[in-house]
Amino acid sequence: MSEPILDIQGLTKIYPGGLKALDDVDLQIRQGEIFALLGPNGAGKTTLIGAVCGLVRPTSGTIRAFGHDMASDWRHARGRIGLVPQELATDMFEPVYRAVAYSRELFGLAPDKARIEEILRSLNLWDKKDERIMALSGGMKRRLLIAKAMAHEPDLLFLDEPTAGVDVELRKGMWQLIGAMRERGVTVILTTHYIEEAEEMADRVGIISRGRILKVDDKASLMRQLGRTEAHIALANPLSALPPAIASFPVELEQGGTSLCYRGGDGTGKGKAEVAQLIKALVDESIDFTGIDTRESSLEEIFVSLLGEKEVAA
Ligand SMILES: Nc1ncnc2c1ncn2[C@@H]1O[C@H](COP(=O)(O)OP(=O)(O)OP(=O)(O)O)[C@@H](O)[C@H]1O
Repeated sequence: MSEPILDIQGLTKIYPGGLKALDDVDLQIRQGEIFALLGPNGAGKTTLIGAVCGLVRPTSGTIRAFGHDMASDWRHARGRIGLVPQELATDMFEPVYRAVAYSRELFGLAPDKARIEEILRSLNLWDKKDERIMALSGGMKRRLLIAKAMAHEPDLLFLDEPTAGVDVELRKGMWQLIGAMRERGVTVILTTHYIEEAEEMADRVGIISRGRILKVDDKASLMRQLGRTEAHIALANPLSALPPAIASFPVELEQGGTSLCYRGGDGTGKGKAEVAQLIKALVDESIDFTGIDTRESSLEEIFVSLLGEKEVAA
């Protein structure tokens, strides 16, 4: 594997007052990936992003970005990093175009009208370019945050809960946008409470809770290790015992013998194939059924089982 674009080792942050928001975090981010940092409220996601972006001073540990140590050589790397914060901290009277152009200039880049126009158009904000920020809708303000973070053409983009509190339509739009950034070669790290978002977007997922990274893995591999298929087959006539041809499957009779429940597979599709075989076996045995309900376990169940407690934010 080539050198990671971001290499975090032993990162700990203890806030004044003694709260340990990050506890010995190791994390390596690969060039070009979309990495989702998934965790409940207060897990330390924003603190982690803040530490990389120079907003939070680590208590201990090292952060290297693009091969530069962020403690001693911050300037080199900071210009290549973009941050989309959770909330706008900007002059609400400022017009949209000016706000984005200013974000670029802050990083010492020459003004580039064509580039700013391209960014605003890609975010559907071009026709709002002369509006004051205060006149934008919530969704537009979110897109403006992204425009501001893109203005200096970062190679590594942090999105801190990009879709928290936005409606389904807009969330899908955001996902498309993030996908488009990846196509341009931008490495994206996003934090989210939404398992669905990690499932939809990410190449890899890191699960964080109480300042500790519990697991980092390819999304597909997470599903393979922990995913399961569950199928409930409603039987036309109750069975008192499993016929031998059926008993070889990982099945149980439930609800007084009226429901045959399959639990198996490993998240690779093996479960679905086995359910198909089970159905054929039922037909061969002339066991009639009236309905089949199949589902794959979601990242949500994996998440909950890893946390081992019900602290997952809604
Ligand atoms: N400036 C600060 N001073 C003291 N404690 C802080 C400060 N900022 C954050 N914390 C605490 O550190 C912990 C981690 O907070 P952080 O904002 O990093 O979590 P998060 O995972 O981003 O949460 P959320 O999903 O709610 O945004 C929390 O307990 C929070 O209260």
